[in-house]
Amino acid sequence: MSGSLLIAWQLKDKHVLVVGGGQVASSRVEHALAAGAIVTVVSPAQGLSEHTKSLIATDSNYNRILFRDRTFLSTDLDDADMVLAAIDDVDLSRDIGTSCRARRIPVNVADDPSYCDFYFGSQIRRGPLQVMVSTNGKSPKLANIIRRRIEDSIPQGAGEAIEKVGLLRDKLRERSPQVGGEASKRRMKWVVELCTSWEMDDLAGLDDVQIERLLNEGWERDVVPSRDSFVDDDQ
Ligand SMILES: C[C@@]1(CC(=O)O)C2=NC(=C\c3[nH]c(c(CCC(=O)O)c3CC(=O)O)Cc3[nH]c(c(CC(=O)O)c3CCC(=O)O)/C=C3\N/C(=C\2)[C@@H](CCC(=O)O)[C@]3(C)CC(=O)O)/[C@H]1CCC(=O)O
Ligand SMILES: NC(=O)c1ccc[n+]([C@@H]2O[C@H](COP(=O)([O-])OP(=O)(O)OC[C@H]3O[C@@H](n4cnc5c(N)ncnc54)[C@H](O)[C@@H]3O)[C@@H](O)[C@H]2O)c1
Repeated sequence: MSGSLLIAWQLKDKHVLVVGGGQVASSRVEHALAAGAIVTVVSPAQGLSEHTKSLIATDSNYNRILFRDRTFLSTDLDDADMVLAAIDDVDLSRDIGTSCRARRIPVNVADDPSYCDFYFGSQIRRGPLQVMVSTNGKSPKLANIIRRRIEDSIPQGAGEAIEKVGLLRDKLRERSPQVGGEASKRRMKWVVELCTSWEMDDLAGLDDVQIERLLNEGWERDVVPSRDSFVDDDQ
């Protein structure tokens, strides 16, 4: 049995076409917007769910959603980098899937997995942290139940800790910009040691001044201070 390739697809400023405006489409729109995409929604206005309507209304100042009040036309595919079909018409759904494949546009067809190039999954988001559970089409409801259990086991400060370590890594690269070789090895070793020796909540609590201090007193001297000694010095 083979599974899927789970990857973090970068959609920033790419064009995502959502065909349909019902409940399933609204969740597709939210996922695409959260990934920074520019979204076109094609659906007759009378078929929009309340959630889709509110996403379109909320976007009016941001210009990230273009709403086309009509049924699907094949020309809608012209500038699409990705297509998400979520309509209650399985024949048209499959036609859209077939056209996308002919044009090599990645496509998800909500009502027929065999026409999907990729599936959605049950997701957790905490700031930059995303966790996705997939059952590869076998049982979406069980994916949802398993996701909830995983959710409970993620430390409270995880999202914030990731933000802070991301900031620290950016600043580290400014000080040590080389790619590859000994510089990379030294950088990676230092970051790994910091992430493994500090508690997640302590990383989450780092402020800008402390991040600079960590780099000055830790990175520049090639040591990772313990959290306790670092805080003691602060007082
Ligand atoms: C994870 C999630 C993400 C999302 O959609 O955002 C998602 N489905 C979710 C919920 C859900 N979907 C359905 C139910 C009713 C109960 C049930 O059937 O289980 C529930 C539960 C509910 O509503 O509570 C019905 C359903 N789903 C598909 C079909 C078509 C078919 O199977 O033929 C049918 C109609 C079947 C029929 O007619 O009987 C197909 C797909 N649904 C997938 C994803 C992909 C596989 C994911 C995987 O296996 O991991 C895949 C293949 C394609 C895709 O959608 O990309 C989201 C949970 C989000 C969350 O809550 O966390
Ligand atoms: N993949 C999943 O997780 C999942 C979950 C539940 C249901 N489904 C399936 O996904 C499909 C959509 O579900 P829903 O609950 O959002 O349905 P819905 O009935 O709420 O919405 C259907 C939408 O399709 C639009 N539409 C219909 N024909 C169109 C056309 N020719 N061009 C453009 N838009 C058109 C309607 O205006 C409406 O907005 C259904 O087939 C459903 O069985 C999939």
